[in-house]
Amino acid sequence: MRQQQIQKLKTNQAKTKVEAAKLLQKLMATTEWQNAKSIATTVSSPIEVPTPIIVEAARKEGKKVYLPKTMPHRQMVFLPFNSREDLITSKFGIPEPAYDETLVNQEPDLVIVPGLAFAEDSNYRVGFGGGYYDRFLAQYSGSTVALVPSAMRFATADWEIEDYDVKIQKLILVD
Ligand SMILES: Nc1nc2c(c(=O)[nH]1)N(C=O)[C@@H](CNc1ccc(C(=O)N[C@@H](CCC(=O)O)C(=O)O)cc1)CN2
Ligand SMILES: Nc1ncnc2c1ncn2[C@@H]1O[C@H](COP(=O)(O)OP(=O)(O)OP(=O)(O)O)[C@@H](O)[C@H]1O
Repeated sequence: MRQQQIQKLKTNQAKTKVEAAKLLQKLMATTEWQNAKSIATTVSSPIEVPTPIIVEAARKEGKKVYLPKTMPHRQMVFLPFNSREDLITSKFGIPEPAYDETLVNQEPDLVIVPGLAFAEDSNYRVGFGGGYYDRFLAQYSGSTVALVPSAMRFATADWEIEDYDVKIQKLILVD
C-alpha cells in the first residue's frame, strides 16, 4: 500500500503543490494554529505537502519553528529551525537540525504531522513506515493536525490499523 501510495503522490506532485496554498490558508484559520507559539513541521520531500510556505507563515507571525531529527532506536526529537544552512542531511536524505540536548522541545504547541495517506472518517494515517511519529505522538500531549491534499485523502482506511497507530486530532482537507 505504501509503495503504491508513493507512486500516486509522485504522479500528483504538481496538484499537491497547488493545493498546499489552500491547505495553509485553512490551517491558519484554525484556533490550534492561532494559539500556537511554537509549531513543528518537517523539511518536505517532493512528494509531500511543501512546508516552506508553512515555515514562512509561522515566522511572519512570530511562532517558533521546530524540525524533527531522527535518533537511534527510531526515536525522534524536535529542535529549533533557524536557518537552512544549519541543517545536516541525514542518511535518509532529509535535512535535519544538529543535535543539541539543551534545545530539544518535545512539547511544541502544535505538531503538523506528515504522512502518505489519511482516513477522513477515523483520522488514522499511514507514514513512511519508520514509526517515528507513532512513537513520538504516544508521549505528546499538545495539538496535532495534518495537511491532506486530495492524493492523500481516503474516505475510510483501506489499510490495517495497528494498536500503536495514533489518530491525528484534526485533518485539514481541500474542499
Ligand atoms: N519530510 C519528512 N521528514 C520526516 C518524516 C517524514 O515523514 N517526512 N518522518 C516521518 O516519520 C521522519 C523520518 N522518517 C523516516 C521514515 C522511514 C524511514 C525508513 O524506513 N528508512 C529505512 C530505509 C529506507 C528503505 O526502506 O529503503 C530503514 O530505516 O530501514 C526513515 C525515515 C522525520 N522526518
Ligand atoms: N509507540 C510505539 N512503540 C513501539 N513501537 C512502535 C510504536 N509505534 C510504532 N511502532 C513500530 O514502528 C513500526 C512502524 O510503524 P508504522 O508502520 O505505523 O509507521 P508510520 O506511522 O507509517 O511511520 P512514521 O510514523 O515514521 O511516519 C511498526 O513496526 C511498529 O511496531
